[in-house]
Amino acid sequence: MSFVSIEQAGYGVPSGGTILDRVDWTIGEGEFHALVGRSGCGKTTLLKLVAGLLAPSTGTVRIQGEPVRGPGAQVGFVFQAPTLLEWRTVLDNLLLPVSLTRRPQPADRRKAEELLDLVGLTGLEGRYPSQLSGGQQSRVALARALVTEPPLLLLDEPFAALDAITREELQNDLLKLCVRHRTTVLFVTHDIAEAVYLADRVAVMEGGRLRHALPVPLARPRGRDVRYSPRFNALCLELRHAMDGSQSGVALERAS
Ligand SMILES: Nc1ncnc2c1ncn2[C@@H]1O[C@H](COP(=O)(O)OP(=O)(O)OP(=O)(O)O)[C@@H](O)[C@H]1O
Repeated sequence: MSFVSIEQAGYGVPSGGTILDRVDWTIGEGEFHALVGRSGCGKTTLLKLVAGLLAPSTGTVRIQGEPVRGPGAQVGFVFQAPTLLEWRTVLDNLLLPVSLTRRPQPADRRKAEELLDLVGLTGLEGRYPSQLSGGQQSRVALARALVTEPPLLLLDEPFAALDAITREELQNDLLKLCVRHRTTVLFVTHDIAEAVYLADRVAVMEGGRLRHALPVPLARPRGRDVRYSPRFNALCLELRHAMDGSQSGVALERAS
């Protein structure tokens, strides 16, 4: 059974505009899917339907077979600009998803510290967000999204506006964390290379419709040099062609 199943999902706004149009998409358990497309094509809106932050106007979104009726505990989010609570320390920010439902226990604290270690922030537990760099704040947001070990993670350009090296480090952190927890991921990005590096499958959205889905046949774990391999570059080029609608040398699988 698919972990996420999007069936003929549409979303319109009261003014009459169609933002999403009959989107069909399935994501298997533990799979990492990326969604690319030009600005304004509907990527964030689709993510919000899966998150339960918006209800589809038509069609259905299911998680583990159940229709999504609102934000659920099984979903973790990271959005473009990390939204950390300024008046709470890094550790308390990490424990926030836990403290919304119950008093954090020593085991939760250990878990949070382990995640901070994984994202390279050990020693900064007592700092406040304003005392962190943008990249460090993104790391905290990523660790926080995983503290309750949600089986599904939705990421909307979480590494936008970071320098290339920090971005690569965070991509590797993310892959490490997701493999460890066997997390199912839907990752929105503008960056074609980022999508190819991270995902098992990349979907291309255009004008509110899913146009193509491209499997990424690169071995895991991704080696450091994979980004410079001819295969990697060929996949990026193929996606680039899919995004601008020009002919691709390799047949793309239709998505919907
Ligand atoms: N509440 C709304 N009312 C009217 N139009 C909206 C609303 N929300 C989004 N839109 C429009 O829907 C379209 C898709 O928006 P969305 O944020 O999903 O795009 P996106 O692909 O994520 O864009 P970007 O890559 O720039 O973040 C845009 O044209 C946007 O202006």
